[in-house]
Amino acid sequence: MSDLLQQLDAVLESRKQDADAEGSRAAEGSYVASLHRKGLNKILEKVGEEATEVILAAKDVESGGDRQAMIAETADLWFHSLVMLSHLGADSQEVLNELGRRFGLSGLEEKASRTQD
Ligand SMILES: N=c1c2ncn([C@@H]3O[C@H](COP(=O)(O)OP(=O)(O)OP(=O)(O)O)[C@@H](O)[C@H]3O)c2ncn1[C@@H]1O[C@H](COP(=O)(O)O)[C@@H](O)[C@H]1O
Repeated sequence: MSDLLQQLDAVLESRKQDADAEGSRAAEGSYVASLHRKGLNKILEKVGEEATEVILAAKDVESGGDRQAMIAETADLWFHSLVMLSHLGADSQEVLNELGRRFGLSGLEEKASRTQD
C-alpha cells in the first residue's frame, strides 16, 4: 500500500512542478496542477469539503446506506490531504513515519504523557 502512496506522491510532486512552470502545457489537463495554481486556500477548501462528505457518507452507512460511497469519499479526503501536504513541501512518508512512531502506543498513554507537565 505504501508503494501506491509513494507513486502518488511522485505524481503529485511532478504536477506541482508543472503548475510552477510558467506557461506549462503539461499543467493544462491536470486537476492537481489546477489546484496548486489556485493556491492553498482552494486546496484547504477541498479538504474541508471532502471531510464533510466523509462524515455524511459514514452516517449514511450507519443507517443502512451505501458502504462504497463512504470508501470513495474517504479516498477523496486522503487524496486532497496528499495534495495539501505536497503543496506545503511534505509527503505521505512523513505521515506514515508519524503513524509508525505511534504504533503500539496507546492513545490514552500518549495523551497522558503530553498532559503530565
Ligand atoms: N486520486 C486522484 C483523485 N481523486 C479524486 N480526484 C478528483 O478530485 C476532483 C474533486 O472531487 P469532487 O468530489 O469535489 O468532484 P467534483 O464535484 O467533480 O468537483 P467540484 O466541482 O466540487 O470542484 C474530481 O475531479 C476528481 O476526479 C482525483 N484526481 C486525481 N487523482 C490522482 O492524481 C493523479 C494526477 O491527476 P491529474 O493532475 O488530474 O492528472 C491521477 O492520476 C490520480 O492518480
